[in-house]
Amino acid sequence: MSAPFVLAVPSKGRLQENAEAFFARAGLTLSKPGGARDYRGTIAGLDNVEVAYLSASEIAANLARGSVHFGVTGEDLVRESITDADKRVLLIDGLGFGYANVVVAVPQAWIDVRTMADLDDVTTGFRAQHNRRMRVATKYINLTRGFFAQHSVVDYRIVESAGATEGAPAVGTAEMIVDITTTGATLAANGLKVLDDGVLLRSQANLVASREADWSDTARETARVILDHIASRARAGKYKEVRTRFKGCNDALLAEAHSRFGVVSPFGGPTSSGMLTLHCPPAQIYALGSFLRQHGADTVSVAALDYVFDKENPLFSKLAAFLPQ
Ligand SMILES: Nc1ncnc2c1ncn2[C@@H]1O[C@H](COP(=O)(O)OP(=O)(O)OP(=O)(O)O)[C@@H](O)[C@H]1O
Ligand SMILES: O=P(O)(O)OC[C@H]1O[C@H](OP(=O)(O)OP(=O)(O)O)[C@H](O)[C@@H]1O
Ligand SMILES: [Mg+2]
Repeated sequence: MSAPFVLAVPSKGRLQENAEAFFARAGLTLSKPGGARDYRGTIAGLDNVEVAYLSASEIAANLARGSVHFGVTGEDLVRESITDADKRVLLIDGLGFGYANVVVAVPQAWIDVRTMADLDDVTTGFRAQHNRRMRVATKYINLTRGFFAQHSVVDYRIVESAGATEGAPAVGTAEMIVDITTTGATLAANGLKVLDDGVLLRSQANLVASREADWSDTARETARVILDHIASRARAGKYKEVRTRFKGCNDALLAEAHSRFGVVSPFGGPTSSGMLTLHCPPAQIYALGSFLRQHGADTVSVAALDYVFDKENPLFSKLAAFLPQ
């Protein structure tokens, strides 16, 4: 038996349900043979895969260490907790959930402070006046240091905060914060505002690969199969299938459909009997249907696609280029 391929999936919180639903849509069914409280799982049909249920922050740490091959976690955690992240892990793809921004927020009462340049002025003034530095409460220590340095803000001090960060200015343990926000409700409830140029990172859940993991040939093959599922689902989601049959259909018409509606013809031009199958972006479906009817089609049918398997798998190509040879 070769060592298992380990896929780490969030065990709780807002990312958990979305991650499971994401794999299910790609045709990968995760299950916990030991019951809901088991932290090890399997994927139906992929015998050498072990699913490790961990918290989003532990997943980032395990990816850095190479103790899991793939993991689903927030880009914020990857960028914060992994030094030289781009060398050690690969963000294979954004998964379309877990959207949140890491932001610099200050009290709304600071009406003259709108930008990082304004913040530079007030932090310098504060230090000169009070002989101490302004405090920033955050758990994003590395992201904060990098971003403040980019904006040449130097007169500040970080106060590490593990939770309830938005409350820090009101209770007097910091003057401002760097934290994650989605709706902005927590910031507003705490009388804070985001600086106009104060977004450090636009984050979402990502499928991430670890460079340090044990990439045996079997592990690479398993990765290819997993990414094949995901890529075929992603490709299917970008298009609807359009079918029609009519006489006047020719290459010129196809070329026009391609340039006007972003249509692709995966199976080539019309068959000898004039049947034509196209893939069309959902937003252009009605326009394409009208165009085809104007050119002689009587009927145009449109159907959703579940999977589109292509010879090329862009996700696996990206991974193969990243892993050691
Ligand atoms: N509104 C949001 N607030 C916080 N995190 C969010 C939000 N939306 C998406 N996320 C993502 O979820 C991640 C946090 O997930 P969660 O709180 O479930 O796990 P965790 O931080 O590892 O757990 P714990 O806080 O118990 O250590 C964030 O790092 C971010 O990537
Ligand atoms: O902009 P909003 O939509 O208001 O969301 C942002 C808040 O949500 C998260 O806290 P959560 O309640 O998940 O607790 P946690 O800090 O323990 O993760 C995050 O830490 C923010 O405080
Ligand atoms: Mg959390």
